[in-house]
Amino acid sequence: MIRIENVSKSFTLHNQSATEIPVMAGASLHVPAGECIALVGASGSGKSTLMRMIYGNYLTATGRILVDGVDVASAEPRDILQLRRHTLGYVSQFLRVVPRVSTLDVVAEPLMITGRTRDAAIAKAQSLLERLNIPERLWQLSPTTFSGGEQQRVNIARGFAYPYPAMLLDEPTASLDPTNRATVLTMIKEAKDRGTAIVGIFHDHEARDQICDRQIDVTGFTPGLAA
Ligand SMILES: Nc1ncnc2c1ncn2[C@@H]1O[C@H](COP(=O)(O)OP(=O)(O)OP(=O)(O)O)[C@@H](O)[C@H]1O
Repeated sequence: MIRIENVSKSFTLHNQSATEIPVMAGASLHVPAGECIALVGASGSGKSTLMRMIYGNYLTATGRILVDGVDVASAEPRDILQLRRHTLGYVSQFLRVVPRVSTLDVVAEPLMITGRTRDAAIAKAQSLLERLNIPERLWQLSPTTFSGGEQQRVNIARGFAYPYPAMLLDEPTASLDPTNRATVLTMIKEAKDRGTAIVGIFHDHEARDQICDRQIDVTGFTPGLAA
């Protein structure tokens, strides 16, 4: 479902005499349907950079990043947007809050833009918010003023509303209390069971060991460090 072939990347520091910093070389990995892999490696080894390349936020210098057959490294922006709607979900650490949009609508949106009726999308959003212990009195409010942990749970509800075949998870259990953390781990397990291929960064090692089938040490893709 997610296949990375010989990917490399460097950053150009335009404000520093266009200095080129190579950050990745020869990155290759395959995540079949139903498998969860954890990206590991020291701080600065390139875990977030690889995730952003898979999502199409960062350009890739060489190689291919295939998600359900679409090469994100060379796809047109409109094809990447289509992929993000129907195939590739991304739960980042932080909710990007749109002012004045209710929590229910924030969570229901991925379902509405993929053709579910509003009633069906809202019903699913309600069940997710309930499951993640967001009090009902908050559902009609914008999550702008919510606590960090509440925002993260809204973000997770939104990320899991649509059954994406592939997902990227960036520290999905950071700042959660034990009860909600357990719920999120169950949700990840359910996604795997229905065949979702998952790539994640988990600084929560217990969660990582519980949920991931394999670890990929990104240090192996760091230029100059790779064996
Ligand atoms: N936008 C950018 N411009 C220039 N350099 C960048 C940029 N983003 C990342 N880098 C560099 O790329 C390297 C990899 O960074 P990245 O954030 O992917 O590491 P990481 O493994 O996710 O680290 P951490 O565990 O600390 O989050 C670092 O040396 C970083 O300085």
